[in-house]
Amino acid sequence: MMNVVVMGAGAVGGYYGGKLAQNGESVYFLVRKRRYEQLKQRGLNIESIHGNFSFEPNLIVEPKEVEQPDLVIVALKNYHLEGAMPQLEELVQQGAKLLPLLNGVEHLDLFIEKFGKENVLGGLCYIESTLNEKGDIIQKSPMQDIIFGPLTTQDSSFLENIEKMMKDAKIAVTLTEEILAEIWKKFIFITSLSGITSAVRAPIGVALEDEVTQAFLRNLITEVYKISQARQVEISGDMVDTVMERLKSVSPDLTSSMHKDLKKGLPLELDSMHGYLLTLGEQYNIDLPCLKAIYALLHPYKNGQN
Ligand SMILES: NC(=O)C1=CN([C@@H]2O[C@H](COP(=O)(O)OP(=O)(O)OC[C@H]3O[C@@H](n4cnc5c(N)ncnc54)[C@H](OP(=O)(O)O)[C@@H]3O)[C@@H](O)[C@H]2O)C=CC1
Ligand SMILES: CC(C)(CO)C(=O)C(=O)O
Repeated sequence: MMNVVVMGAGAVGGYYGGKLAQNGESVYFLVRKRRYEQLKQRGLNIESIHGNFSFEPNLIVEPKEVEQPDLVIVALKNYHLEGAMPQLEELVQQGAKLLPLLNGVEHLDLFIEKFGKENVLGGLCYIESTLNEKGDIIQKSPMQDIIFGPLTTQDSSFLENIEKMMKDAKIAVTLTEEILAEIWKKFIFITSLSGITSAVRAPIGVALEDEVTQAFLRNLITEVYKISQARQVEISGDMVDTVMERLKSVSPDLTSSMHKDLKKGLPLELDSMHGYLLTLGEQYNIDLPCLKAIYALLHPYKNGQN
C-alpha cells in the first residue's frame, strides 16, 4: 500500500485525502498548528452531495513522521507554497513524488526547477469545495475529478497504482499522457470563470445572462487561449467555444473558489493566475485588455481583508 501525504488539509486536500482515508488507504495529513488543533478537536467532517462522512485524520506536523512517503498530494494555495517548500523538499528527499492539484501553471515550473521533472507529476482537479467557519468541508456540486499524468518517463505501475487507488475510493480520476494540455485547458477555464465571477461578484449564471458581460467573458477566454498558443500548448478544437459551452452547461449557481475567497475576505491567487498570464502576455507581446481589467479590479483585494 502507498503512503500518501496530503499537504494542505483544506477544501481540496481534505476532500480527496478524506476519500482515500475512508477507503482504508494510508493517508497522512501534514498540517500547521492551527489546523492541527482544529482537526484534532473536531475530526475531519465532509458535507458532500455524494454523502457526508467524518473521521479522525492521521495528522502529522513534520515530514519525518512518515517513514516512506510515496506520493504527496499538494493542495495548498499558491501563496502558501514558499512557506511549504522546505517540507516538500524533505518529502522528495525521502523518496516521494509530488502531485500538485493547485489551479494555475506557475507552480509546476517552480516544482520542476526545484525538484526535477522525475519527482513531479502533472495534476489538476475539478471540484467545487469550500471550508465553512468551523473548518468542515462543504461540497455542493457533483464534480470531483482529478486528472494527472507524467511529465517525463515514469514507472507505469506507480501511475497505475495511483489511478487504481483513486478509482477504488470513488474519485473520478483520469490518467493521461497529455497532462500539460489538460492543465492549460483547466487554466483557461478557471482564469475565465474566477475572473468573471469575482469581478461581477456573482455566480456564472449572472455573467452569462447579461449580453455585455457574456461578450467580455468570451474575449477573456480568447486572450488566455492566445497565451496558451504562444506557449505552444497543443489544444485541439475550438477552445473558446468549448469553454463557453462548458460554462453554459454548468449550474448557473456555480462560482469559483476565488469568488468565495473574495467574499470571505481571504487572499486571492491573483498573481499566480491572472498576474502570471499578464507576465506571459508581455513576454509574447500579446495585447490583453480583458485580463488587465480583471487584474486591476481584483488587485485591491489580493491580500485579503482580514
Ligand atoms: N476549492 C476549490 O473548489 C478548488 C480549489 N482548487 C485549487 O486548489 C488549491 C487549494 O485550494 P483550497 O483547498 O480551496 O484551499 P484551502 O485554503 O481550503 O486549503 C489550503 C490549506 O493549506 C494549508 N496550508 C497552508 N500552508 C501550509 C503548510 N505550510 N503546511 C501545511 N498546510 C498548509 C492551509 O491550512 P492553514 O492555513 O489552516 O494552516 C489550508 O488548510 C488552490 O490552488 C485552489 O485554486 C482547485 C479546484 C477547486
Ligand atoms: C471552478 C472550480 C470549482 C472547478 O474545479 C475551480 O477549480 C475553482 O473554483 O477553483
